[in-house]
Amino acid sequence: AYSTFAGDYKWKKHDLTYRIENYTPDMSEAEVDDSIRRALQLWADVTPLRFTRIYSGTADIMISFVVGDHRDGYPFDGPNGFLAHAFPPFEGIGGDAHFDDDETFLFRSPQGYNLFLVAAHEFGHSLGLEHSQDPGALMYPTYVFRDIDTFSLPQDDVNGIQSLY
Ligand SMILES: CNC(=O)[C@@H](NC(=O)[C@H](CC(C)C)CN(O)C=O)C(C)(C)C
Ligand SMILES: [Zn+2]
Ligand SMILES: [Zn+2]
Repeated sequence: AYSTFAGDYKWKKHDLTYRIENYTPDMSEAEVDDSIRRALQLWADVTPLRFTRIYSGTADIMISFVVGDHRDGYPFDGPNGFLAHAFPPFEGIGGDAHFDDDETFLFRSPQGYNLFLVAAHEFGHSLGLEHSQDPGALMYPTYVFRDIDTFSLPQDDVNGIQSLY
């Protein structure tokens, strides 16, 4: 039930870079770093894709926490509502993921929104996946809290990403 972006957006290389441009005050920097790393690793585990973190310059996947209108045509909406968004693989802003910092992102608590789960969904978009109709899929359009200790990439998402890479 997965779907990919029309025009089959996908990265033409398997070694991708990412950069965490800023942090949310909700969590420690180490918890943000770990959440992002594990969210990317979910996808790397089932594809030939590899992710390398860089600390300056322009990465394929630029990650930032922003609020309201942040000048990309897709302003955020305050607490709740849209939690984040990401652009499919194309030059420039393609691949980039923006997190709405009017949300409370947390590391492990079922309160707030789990950054690892939100980021894993966003990176699906960054790699070329659109939304899935499968309610159990990570790429389902609505946030669902799942036990992150037992969470593994749902089969629909594996099928989707492996249809691209
Ligand atoms: C709690 N709020 C929601 O569930 C909202 N959904 C989201 O914020 C999506 C991200 C989640 C799935 C991490 C937006 N998206 O698709 C980004 O790529 C609404 C369903 C309210 C739009
Ligand atoms: Zn944005
Ligand atoms: Zn989405």
